[in-house]
Amino acid sequence: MTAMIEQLRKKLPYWVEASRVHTCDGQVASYIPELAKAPRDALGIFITGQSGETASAGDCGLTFTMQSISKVFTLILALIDNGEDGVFDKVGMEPTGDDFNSMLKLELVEPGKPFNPLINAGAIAVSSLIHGDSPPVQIERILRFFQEISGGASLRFNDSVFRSESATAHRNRSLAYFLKDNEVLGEEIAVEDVLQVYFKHCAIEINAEQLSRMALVLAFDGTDPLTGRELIPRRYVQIAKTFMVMCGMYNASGEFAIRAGIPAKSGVSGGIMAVVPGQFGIGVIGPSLGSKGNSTAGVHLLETMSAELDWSIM
Ligand SMILES: NC(=O)CC[C@H](N)C(=O)O
Repeated sequence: MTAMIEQLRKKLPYWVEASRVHTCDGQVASYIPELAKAPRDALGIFITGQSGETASAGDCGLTFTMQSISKVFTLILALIDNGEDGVFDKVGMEPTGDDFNSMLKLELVEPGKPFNPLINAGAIAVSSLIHGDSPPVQIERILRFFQEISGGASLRFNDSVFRSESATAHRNRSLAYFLKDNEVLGEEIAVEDVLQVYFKHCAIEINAEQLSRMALVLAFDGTDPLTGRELIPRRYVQIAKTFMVMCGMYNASGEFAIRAGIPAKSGVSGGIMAVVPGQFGIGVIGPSLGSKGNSTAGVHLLETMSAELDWSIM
């Protein structure tokens, strides 16, 4: 493992610069106005290994909001709170092949039940399952859980991004009302309350190092290898990693599975969390996104590294 980290430290700066050119192939997300302020040409990566050894390169000091990456951990918390049956009663287990905010299949198949917990409709349904009497309590629990997984980092919400999304989220609002109409959101649940929880966890601010620590816990089946503490039951990590492989990169997940072959989850802020099982947790940030909503340079970087280092789990 030490030899591997040495090799990574040596090569990472070259790989990052070779991938950085691909920031030109995309655009920074602007449908959440606040996200448009991110630097288009940035690319950074942070890797953490089993004994806390690290390697990093590029703009890894950048902070960004988790956006869809947070959905992996709200799913896990919902599983801890409700068990598998409780969660899969409300959300399915299949990839969609559609855009992450698509309405299409919501009406076509099993009315209202979202296909999986990583598309927006599914993640909104999952947000409603987080235990707590009110949105502030649910939000606080989510933040504390994320902090624990990230090795005790003091994470916070980016309020500007939260407000920016909340003010413009017409599509997510319509998805949520659709879920309400189809009773995926129960009678006692107010749509605006669920959306508040959802927008808040999307707006948790993080950096590549903290993200790599969260990924590391997934890489070691739910146990933080640096403290030896079991933070997530192994079964729930298995479920989360399976969804990451199937639909973590939206409707480019098949291509990423073929080219990189590791569980990963992207967000529209340009972050990617990647897991090399039994080896590394990885955090990447590259705000320029391709047409399917993934960091163009970040994807190129992970695909390059996986090919070079034979990381594919397939
Ligand atoms: N793909 C994403 O990262 C989407 C998350 C974002 N908050 C949204 O709902 O649109």
